[in-house]
Amino acid sequence: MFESNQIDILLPEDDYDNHLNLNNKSTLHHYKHSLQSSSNIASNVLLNDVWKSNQEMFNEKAVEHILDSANFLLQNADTSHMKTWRTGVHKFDAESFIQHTIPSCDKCNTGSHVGFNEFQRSKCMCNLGINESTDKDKASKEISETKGNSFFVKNINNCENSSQESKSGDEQRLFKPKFGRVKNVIDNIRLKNVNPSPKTQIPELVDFDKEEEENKAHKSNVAKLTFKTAKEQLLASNPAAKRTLGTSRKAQAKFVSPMIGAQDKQENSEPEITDERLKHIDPKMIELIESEIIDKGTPISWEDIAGLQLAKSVIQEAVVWPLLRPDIFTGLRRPPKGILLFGPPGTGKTLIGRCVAAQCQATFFSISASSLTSKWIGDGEKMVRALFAVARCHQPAVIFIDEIDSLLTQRSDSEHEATRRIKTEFLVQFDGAATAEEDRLLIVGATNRPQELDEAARRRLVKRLYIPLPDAAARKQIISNLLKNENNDLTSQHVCEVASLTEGYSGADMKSLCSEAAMGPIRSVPLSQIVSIDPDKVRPVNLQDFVNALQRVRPSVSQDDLGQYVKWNKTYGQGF
Ligand SMILES: Nc1ncnc2c1ncn2[C@@H]1O[C@H](COP(=O)(O)OP(=O)(O)OP(=O)(O)O)[C@@H](O)[C@H]1O
Repeated sequence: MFESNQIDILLPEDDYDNHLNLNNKSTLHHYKHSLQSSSNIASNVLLNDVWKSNQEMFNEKAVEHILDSANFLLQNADTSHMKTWRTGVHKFDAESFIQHTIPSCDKCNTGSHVGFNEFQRSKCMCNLGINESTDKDKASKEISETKGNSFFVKNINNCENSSQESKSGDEQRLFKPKFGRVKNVIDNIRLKNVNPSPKTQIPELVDFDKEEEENKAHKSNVAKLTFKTAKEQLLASNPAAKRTLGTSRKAQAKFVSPMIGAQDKQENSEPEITDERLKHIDPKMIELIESEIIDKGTPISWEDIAGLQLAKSVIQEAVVWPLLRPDIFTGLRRPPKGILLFGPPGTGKTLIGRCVAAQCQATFFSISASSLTSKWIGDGEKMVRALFAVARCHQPAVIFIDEIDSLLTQRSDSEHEATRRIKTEFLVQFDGAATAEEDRLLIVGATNRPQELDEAARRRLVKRLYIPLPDAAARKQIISNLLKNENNDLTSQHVCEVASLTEGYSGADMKSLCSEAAMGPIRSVPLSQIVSIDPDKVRPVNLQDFVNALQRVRPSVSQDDLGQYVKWNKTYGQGF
């Protein structure tokens, strides 16, 4: 409820009526103009609010006047504890306000009908009911003739004069209702006929244009304070993001997600680098190496590798023992930094690499050289550096580089600059690896095209071991190993038979043959039962399945290729 006694606070006691009327006149005058302005939404809203809440009590003209009074109060009231002007007006208690203003009218205060009731009944033309739509001079004259109201005419004229003084030319001032605090000093409009009590401060009339400008400025300040851009909001909620957002991020710098809390997550998930040797290595590369390049597969034993007895014994002697007992294998017995496994594809070179790592209880790093030049193009050089750095931290370590020929190929004019740089970096790292006595690092290179390796690679990969196609005994072992976990009715005779039929097959070919043969029992199941058949009802793999499979799986290595390996082995290999 708007405090009806507020007027007592605002106005000096002696000039209570005069002052109120003067203000009413002034606000009414401006308010009428303001209503003509379609843009003055505030005025219309104000009107509607008060009209709706008071329409049952008053006729339209009375409400108009109430509005003026309301506006006056709103501008001069202390609004510090009011929520909004709209709710303030809506709650405005017009009746009690009128009760305060009526005592000044002789007409409304005479006889038995006193105050508000009389005002309603007679539609009195006192200060509450003045008809402003009539000509102002006429109205003033009429009112001046009304007994007991001469003070009001005088005040109207004063107000008009004052208003005009404040206007520039004929420009009409539009009143725009709004909240405002009590104006202590407004110079534009002055009350000339009011003698303020020394005790009380007289609120002066408001310069509406000036107030509006102030209001606009205030609103824009409020908007500036409350509105935040997405960036500002992010920085407010995640101050840590400020380090990278909006600043120039260097190419080397880490990406920082703008998502709230993402950075903390990112920082937490980043591996903590404790080893000095990794300080200059990109943490992301370290993470990549540890997740993708370190082979964490099941350990391989020598028995898992069929055949290849000579190669296995050389590796055992030259590499495994020295890695297990570096204290014995010193000086001349010091192991080579690198070995090369060459031979046709699918003969178990990778198996040997994994087996060496397992036997030495070493960390097995497995990377394809072609991925260095293609997958990490542009980063290959850094990857090589990071790989060796991480391997040094995980000693004993075996770095297995498949397709090493694509990295250490013979130099040519058509060689790509990036590839050349990776190669150089690799050789630098290779030479730097295992230089210290205590270093236990082994590089195992594998290739199907040893003839393409350049001299620098050959010289560094001291032990060059030919990994040939499996012989009959090795093929038999591969078949037996692979059928171990399959339901089959093959006798050892059958296995020997299959082994003899697979001359020229690589270890990988043998695996494909066994997989194909294992499909035989499934293919014999009627299609209608394939979905529902009990696994125990599927018949075992038999010799005929292998005979059928031999029709489909052919050896992948040609005799010509084999001849090249043999030749290169005689020239550069161990010679066995
Ligand atoms: N000597 C072997 N003993 C047992 N299994 C073998 C042997 N050689 C090959 N295999 C089988 O063939 C698969 C492929 O072998 P591996 O990857 O080691 O060959 P690779 O020589 O490294 O081939 P590539 O040169 O194509 O990389 C192995 O997983 C294994 O099942």
